[in-house]
Amino acid sequence: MDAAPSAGHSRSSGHSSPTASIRTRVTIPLRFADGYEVTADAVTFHGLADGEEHVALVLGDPTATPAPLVRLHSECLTGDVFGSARCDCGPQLREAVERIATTGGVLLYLRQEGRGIGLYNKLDAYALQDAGLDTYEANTALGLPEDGRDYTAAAQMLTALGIGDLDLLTNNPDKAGQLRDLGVSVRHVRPTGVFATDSNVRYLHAKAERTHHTIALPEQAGPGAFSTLAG
Ligand SMILES: Nc1nc2c(ncn2[C@@H]2O[C@H](COP(=O)(O)OP(=O)(O)OP(=O)(O)O)[C@@H](O)[C@H]2O)c(=O)[nH]1
Ligand SMILES: [Zn+2]
Repeated sequence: MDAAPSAGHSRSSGHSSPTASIRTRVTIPLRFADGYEVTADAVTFHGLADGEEHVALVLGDPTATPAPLVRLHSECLTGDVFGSARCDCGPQLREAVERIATTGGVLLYLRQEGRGIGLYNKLDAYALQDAGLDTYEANTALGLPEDGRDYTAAAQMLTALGIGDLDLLTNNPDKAGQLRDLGVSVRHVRPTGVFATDSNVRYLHAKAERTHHTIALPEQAGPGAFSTLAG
């Protein structure tokens, strides 16, 4: 996403999103840096509400279970591709692909870099974080929303894929909340692993405290022993 969204969520409610349709479905053999291999179907779409090139990875057989496992993964070039330890995106992506492939489900790779503010703005925010601001304060200081993500396109993708009921893999309550507002039947929320490093511990703290991500805080366990909260 190149342009910064206006402040605040443009959250949709109700069931009024236009219908999207599948454009292309193609098989891709995936191979991760640690050697894990799995085959996915990559699916593209016509008619997504925000005009972004979001991609679905269909893993295993989503029809084998009444509520397939689904992850809405927000793009993070630095974490997903370069392996940055400033955040936990790369390990979450790797974990999600394997967990979803095991049970059958879908990973939606959403082009929401920097929680929707874009790559350049995220790197500007990193510079402010290095000067002492937390991950959300840095966005605000740039005149940008703390979290600009809207999941309307994700709901459209799920509908186009024929997925109604699902279990959602996330620690972020806003993802389940927005999907439910959009008419998606989120049966259960399954926490992701929490991948703490010395480099991302402040970032994880901020997510738990500011946006209520279900991440156990190190006051209880120590930074090396983070865990997700049950539920
Ligand atoms: N603006 C901003 N975005 C960041 C920063 N660090 C990571 N991101 C972006 O945050 C997004 C991931 O959001 P997170 O808050 O880590 O996690 P989440 O998607 O809300 O929740 P989970 O589903 O539990 O992973 C990706 O788009 C990253 O590019 C940061 O310091 N500032
Ligand atoms: Zn990241």
